Amino acid sequence: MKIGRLNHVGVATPDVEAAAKGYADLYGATDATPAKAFPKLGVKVIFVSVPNMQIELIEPLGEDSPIHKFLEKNPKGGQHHMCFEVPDIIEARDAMRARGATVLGTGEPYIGAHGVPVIFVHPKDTGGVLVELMQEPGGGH
Ligand SMILES: CC[C@@H](C(=O)O)C(=O)SCCNC(=O)CCNC(=O)[C@H](O)C(C)(C)COP(=O)(O)OP(=O)(O)OC[C@H]1O[C@@H](n2cnc3c(N)ncnc32)[C@H](O)[C@@H]1OP(=O)(O)O
Ligand SMILES: [Co+2]
Repeated sequence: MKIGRLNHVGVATPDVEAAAKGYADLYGATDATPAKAFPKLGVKVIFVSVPNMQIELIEPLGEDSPIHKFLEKNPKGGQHHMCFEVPDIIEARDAMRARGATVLGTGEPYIGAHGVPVIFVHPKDTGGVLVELMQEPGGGH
């Protein structure tokens, strides 16, 4: 298993609308998606597109959100994760484990913001950077 293209960089922020306005005003990134809540994942998200990938602006929904704790440590927000595409998420999950990485949670992939299955790999395995692996659209067996 080899990772594919960078799909998005996740950026935690206390206010996704304000963050999207910042990317529009400062960098001319005016094609932000409408904010969408994912209650089961504990996040509200806006995507801002750049030519070769997306920036995923993430705001916590509730105190159980994985973003809540991150913002307690980084109140103004910050870079939260990188997401790479993989052809098959189960194959990727099993390869991560076989190579000694820590797949977060139960390891059971769940549907992410792009409507395809995702898993997360612990930041300690990649120099302190949280990695999301996402099955490429149309991928899987
Ligand atoms: C919209 C859906 C989806 C998509 O489709 O794109 C998303 O992207 S949702 C994004 C939010 N979801 C997740 O992050 C899920 C996976 N995350 C987790 O399971 C946890 O957040 C975590 C990474 C395991 C951390 O949780 P926890 O152990 O409870 O937090 P601590 O604060 O105790 O941290 C332990 C340790 O890890 C460091 N840490 C925490 N978060 C990050 C991070 N984003 N990047 C780098 N390092 C991180 C934290 O600093 C602690 O380090 P030490 O102090 O050195 O122990
Ligand atoms: Co993500």
